[in-house]
Parts: sequence; structure tokens; C-alpha cells
Amino acid sequence: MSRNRIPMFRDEDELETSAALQNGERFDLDTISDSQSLHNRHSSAGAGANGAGGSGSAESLGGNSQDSDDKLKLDGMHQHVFSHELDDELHNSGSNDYKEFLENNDRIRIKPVNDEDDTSVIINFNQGISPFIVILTFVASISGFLFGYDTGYISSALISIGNDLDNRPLTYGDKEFITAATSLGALISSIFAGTAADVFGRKPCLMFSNLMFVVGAIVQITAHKFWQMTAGRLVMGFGVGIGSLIAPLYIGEIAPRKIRGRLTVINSLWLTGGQLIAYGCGAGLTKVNNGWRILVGLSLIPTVVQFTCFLFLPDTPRYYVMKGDYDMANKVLHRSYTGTADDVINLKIEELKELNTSIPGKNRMHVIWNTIKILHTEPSHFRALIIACGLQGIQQFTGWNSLLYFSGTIFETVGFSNSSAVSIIVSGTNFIFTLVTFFCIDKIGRRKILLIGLPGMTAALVVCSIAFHFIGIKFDGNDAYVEHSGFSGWGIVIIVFIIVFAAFYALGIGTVPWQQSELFPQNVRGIGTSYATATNWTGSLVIASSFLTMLQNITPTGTFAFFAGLSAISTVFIYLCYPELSGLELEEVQYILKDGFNIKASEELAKKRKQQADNVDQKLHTLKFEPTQEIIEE
Ligand SMILES: O[C@H]1[C@H](O)[C@@H](O)[C@H](O)[C@@H](O)[C@H]1O
Repeated sequence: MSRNRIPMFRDEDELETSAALQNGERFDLDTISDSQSLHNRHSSAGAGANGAGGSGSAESLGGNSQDSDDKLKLDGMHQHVFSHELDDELHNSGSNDYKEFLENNDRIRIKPVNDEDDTSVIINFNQGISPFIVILTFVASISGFLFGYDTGYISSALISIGNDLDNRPLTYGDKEFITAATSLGALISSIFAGTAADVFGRKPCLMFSNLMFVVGAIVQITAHKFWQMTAGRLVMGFGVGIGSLIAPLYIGEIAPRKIRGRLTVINSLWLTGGQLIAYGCGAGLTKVNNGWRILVGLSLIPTVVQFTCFLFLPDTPRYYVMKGDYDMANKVLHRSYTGTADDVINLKIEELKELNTSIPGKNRMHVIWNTIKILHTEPSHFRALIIACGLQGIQQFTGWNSLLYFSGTIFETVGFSNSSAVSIIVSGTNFIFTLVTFFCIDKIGRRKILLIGLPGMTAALVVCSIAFHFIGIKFDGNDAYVEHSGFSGWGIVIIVFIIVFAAFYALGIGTVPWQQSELFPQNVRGIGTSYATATNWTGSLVIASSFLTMLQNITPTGTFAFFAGLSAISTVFIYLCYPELSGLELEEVQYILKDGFNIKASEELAKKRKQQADNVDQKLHTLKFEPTQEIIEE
């Protein structure tokens, strides 16, 4: 694979550079270093100044012009070409710098890099994050918060429910049922959410999820029966499943590509923050009569806020283009990329149109069916599917959520009376390390953080497994008790290593799977991410509904050893199948996955892209390069 060439890029000996320009996006900077072409480029600089900069620049490539033309056509999109502006800029910045820069880099042709949903080719410059994008991201990621809060509060609620349902204490089986109902609801809705988002729109689906949250919460708050509580959790689960899939999709579609990856992690930050707040509120309300009802009731606030905000906010431009509502697409793009010229926006819309017609079909059902077929038959898509579903499966089957959902119960069992307070530390660790991931996901790389996180999780689980052996938990029917009362040294070991587990989990597998959209090209993304999200919820469901039974049947030691084994196997899976994707373009991801998982090639490419970005960052900084005008060539 390392001998394969990545389309869109030149041979090794040509300097290629991806860079984040100080005022804009990532670019691919193609440079030519032969001296004849240098001369030609100099003499053609004027042509670019007359508004024919695109072709002027291409011609100026002299002996390489054919190559250049080919490259200009490669992505079939439009190119930004900066020629004379750069020359002038560099001239003005001091002749030595200019000379040196040209000697080293020659003419620079700035070519937009296709982003993960392949839609942001046109709008590149001066697109700082507009307040509008901040608002949209903020409102959409309330779904992340609700996902976190609603899955998080159950741990404390299960403890404080006491005899409030059916006038009897909940059995382990009841607790599993109540917890698993949300995962089941989320699983069901996530299967349809990807398609529903294309049919009805992202925003209406998120608003529908708000209704589910409200109905689910009210059913729970008023519950005096076990079955009613379970039904409420199920309905709430419908909302969680829709939100978990669509919020990152919505954010991805409105975000400028330079920050798209990070904005997705922001959704995860809200998620883990929601869980943390749920534990915080839970701890405060454990001793309050009917405190769990207040806990559920609090979830209504963000739901109502999100619903109300969406009444005044639009859907994504991509969705409007899909529906043929180009006026709305135009408006949203204008508001998102303030100050961008009309023709640039129009080109963007043209591009979105092009991308939306790529999968044929007589009607919508036929298109969906064809999409499913392509997803399974196109090797690169299928590998993407294996990775996306594999990551989501690993995230769940390594047991984190069972610890989260039942941490209160576990900590009670090992002797902590204020178990909710201990749970805050566990979910706080999850939140803090998600923040760490936010900062290092691009720098260290996804594959590396996974390969640090999973072995760390394995080790922590092994220690917990051993500690549980010494603590000696016995089960009597549905009750668990420790042989020696009060909390012991081994109890502390368990708590410490569950925290260590949380840290390693959040560092990698807790966050990376939600970057799933980058694995799929746009035309199979909805269904591909539906598969992956459904895998996530299946795992969550299986683990939530079997964890306490596992504790009883194979003992806590066996349960933790089982999770440790799965983490170890998962490490091997990641090692063999997950290429490094940070800094890579969509085409590159697809190309990497074309004839295998190509780990080595992906690592080399990712490293190269990083070096290039660093180089150019440095140069641009020194030269204070700021493009002043953009020329678009078709
Ligand atoms: O990424 C999230 C996060 O790690 C949460 O803590 C967990 O509860 C979810 O299941 C997972 O999808």
C-alpha cells in the first residue's frame, strides 16, 4: 500500500502542504520546484491579476501545466487559486523572505481540501466561526446533554426510588429492566433516525425527540408502578436514540470544516457533562423524599429550551438542498458564513446539489435500498462499516455503561454509603478526560489514543477483577452483600481502578466512535451512521440488561475479567483494522480503505499531513501571509 499513490496528491519528491491558514481553512498547497516553471510562474503573475488568476496560474506551471490541469480537475470541484496576490504579499513582506520562500516553495497553488462530508469546497476564506454557527451548535448539542443526563440520572434514581414503585423495593431484575428500557428505545429509534433525518429533516427529527423526552419524563414522574416507570424510560429512549445520531450529524453539516472534528467532540463533552450533572443532582437528591421524581423533572428544562430555540432556527443547508429549497439553503449559508459573496454561496449550493444526486433510484425506498446495497458491496464502504460498527460495539461491550448505570449499586455493595458522591468522581473523570481528548484527538491521532486507552482499560479491569475476588461479594437471591462489613482496602482499590478505567475509556473509545461520519462518504453516511449507532445501542442494551445478572451468575470477578478479555481482544482489532485518520481527507480515507485497512500507509500519510501543516503554519506565520482575494476556477 505504501507504494500506492493517493489521488489528488503528487509524488513524494514534490512538496505538498496541508495547512490551516490563520484566517481560514485547511488547504492543500501544491508547489512546483523546477526552475523553468518558476520562471514561467513569475512571468504569468500578471495574468492572475486581471481576474483570470485561475487559468493564469495553471498556465504558469509551464512544463507541468498538464499535470496541473489534471489536478485542477481531480476532485471535479472548484479550485481556489492564489497567484499574484501571494507574490505581491511576499514581495511586500521583504525581499529575502520572498526569495527564500520562492526558492523553497515556488509558486503556491492553494487547493481546497475536501472535508469529511465533501461539502465545504467553496467556502474557505475568512469564515471565522460566526455567532450563528455557535448558536446552532449550542442548541443542537443540547441533545448530547439530554443523552448524557437521561442515561446518567438512572444510577442515583434506582437507589432513591426505594419503595416508591409498587410499594416494594426494586429487585436487580427490575433495575436492569428500567435501565435497559432506555437503551431499547434508543436502539429502535436509531435504526430509523438516519433515514427519517433525510425524509423529514434534521431539525424536525430533533424536535420530535424533544416531544419524546417530554412524554417520557412525564410518564416517569407520575409513575407509581414499575411498568409505568419502564414505559416512561422506553419513550425517553426514543428521544435519546434520535438525538444521539442526529445531533452530531446536524453539527457536522453546519460546521466549518476546519473545526468540524472538534465540534463533534463538543457534543461528547455535553454528553459526559450531562452525565456528570445527573450524578451531581442525584447525589444532592438521594435523601430527599421523591428526589428521583425531581431528578427526572429537571430533564424537562433543556428539552423545552432546545425545542423553543429550534422554532426560530433553520435546518442545515444540505437538507434544504436535498429538498430543493435553495432559497433557504442560501439564507442559512449566508448567515453561517457572513460576508461571503453571493456567487460563492451559489457555487456551494451547486456543489451540494451534485453530491445529493449520486445514488440512483426510482423512488425514495429504492434509493434507500440501493444505498444499503452499496454500503455492503463497495469494499471501502464495507470496511468503513466494519470499523464504525466495531468501534461502537467495543465502546459498549467493554462495560463502561454498566459501571455508569450501576455504579451507585456497586459502590454501595463495596461499602460506600454515599455511593452517588463516588459516582460523581467516576463521571467527572469521564468528563475531564473527554476534555483531554478534545485537545489531543488531532495532535496525537485517533488510532494512538485508542491504542493507549484500550490496554489501560484492560489493566484497570484486571485489577478490579482481582480486588472483587478478595472482597468476597455473596448473593442471596437478589441481594448482594460483602462478607466483611464496612469498606475495606480492596473496596478502595476497586474505586480507584474504576476511576482509572473511566480515564482510559474517555481518552479513546468513549469519544472516537462518535467521529463515525468521517468514515463514510456523504451518499452512504445517513445509513452507515444508523448502523453504527444501532450497534452502540444494541451493546448498551445487552450490557445494561445483563450486567447485574452477570454479577450474580459469574461473580463480579468473572464479570470484570470478561470485560478485560473483551478489551484485550478489542485492542487487537484496533491494531489490525483501524487506520489513522486524523488530518486525512475524505478521499484519502476512502482510498486508504479501498484494498484493505492499510494501517501503515495511513500512519505515514497522517504523519506527512501533520508535518506539512506544521511547516506551512510556521511559514505563514513568519511571512504574515494573508490572501486578499479569492479566484474560483471551475
Ligand atoms: O460516548 C458516550 C460516553 O462515553 C458516555 O459516557 C457513555 O455513557 C455513552 O454510552 C457513550 O456513547
